[in-house]
Amino acid sequence: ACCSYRLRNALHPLWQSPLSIPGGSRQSPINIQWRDSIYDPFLKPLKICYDPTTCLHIWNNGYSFLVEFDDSTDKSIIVGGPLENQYRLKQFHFHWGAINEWGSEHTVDSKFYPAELHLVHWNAVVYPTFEEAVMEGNGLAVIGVFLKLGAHHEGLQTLVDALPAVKHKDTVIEFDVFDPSCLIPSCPDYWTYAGSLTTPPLTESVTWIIKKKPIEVDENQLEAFRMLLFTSDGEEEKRMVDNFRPLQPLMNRTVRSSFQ
Ligand SMILES: NS(=O)(=O)c1ccc(C(=O)NCc2cccc(F)c2F)cc1
Ligand SMILES: [Zn+2]
Repeated sequence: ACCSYRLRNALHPLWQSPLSIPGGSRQSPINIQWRDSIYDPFLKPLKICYDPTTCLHIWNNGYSFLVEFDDSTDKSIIVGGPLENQYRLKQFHFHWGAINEWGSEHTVDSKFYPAELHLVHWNAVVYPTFEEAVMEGNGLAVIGVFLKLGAHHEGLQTLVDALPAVKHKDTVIEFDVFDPSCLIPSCPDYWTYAGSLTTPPLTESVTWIIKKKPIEVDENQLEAFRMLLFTSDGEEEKRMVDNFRPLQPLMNRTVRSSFQ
C-alpha cells in the first residue's frame, strides 16, 4: 500500500513525491478509520475564542481562497483539546471537488465529503513567527470541518457573496468582520493526530483536530466555490476544483478520539 501511495503522490500533478520529503512519516491527509481510533479520556474540550474584528481580507492564492486574520495579537485563539499551548488563528480556507462525490482531504471510513474547511493556527507562545512555527513539530494546529450537502448555511453565505470579487488568482477583497466560529459544529467531538501541511512545503508541523460532525451547506454554495479560478485574469480559465491532496499512509500513528 505504501508504495502505491508513493506512486500516487509522484503521479499526482500537483504534488511533490514524498521521496522529496526527508523521512515523511507523518503526512496528511489520512483516512480516519472510526473503529481504529482510540478514545483518550485525558483529551480536554477544545476552547475556541475568535474576535470577528481580527478578520482582514479574502485572497485567491491560485490554489484555494483564504480568509486571513490579524495574528499580531492573541485576540483570536484556540486552547485545550490536545494542545499544550494556545494557538493563534492566521487563516482559514477550503478544499473541494468538481462534483459532490469527493472534495475533502480527510476521509472517515473511506468516505469523502464534498468539501473540507481548514482553520489554521500557529503556536505564538513558543515561536516568534508563523514561518518559524511551520517548520516545527508543534508549530501548527489545524481544525478540520467536513462540509456535507444539505441545508443552506447562513454564516457561509456572507463569504459566498464575496467570492465573485476573488474569481481570479491573486485577487483580494477586504472582508473586515467575520466570526469563523459560525462554521464550526457545536458538537464538541473530534479526532486528533500528528500530521503535516497538505500543500508544499508539506512540513510535518500540524496537530490535526478533525471535527466528527460535518456542517451542512447547499448546492448553490458548493457551486460558488467551483466558479473560482486557479488562473489569473487574462489566462485561459481553469476552474478551481479538486484542490485536495491524495490520502497518505498512516504509518506508525494512532488517531485519538475525544469521544467514546
Ligand atoms: N491545507 S493545510 O491546512 O494543511 C495548509 C495550511 C497552511 C498552509 C500555508 O500556510 N502555506 C504557506 C506557507 C508554507 C510554509 C511556510 C510559510 F511561511 C507559508 F506561508 C498550507 C497548507
Ligand atoms: Zn487545507
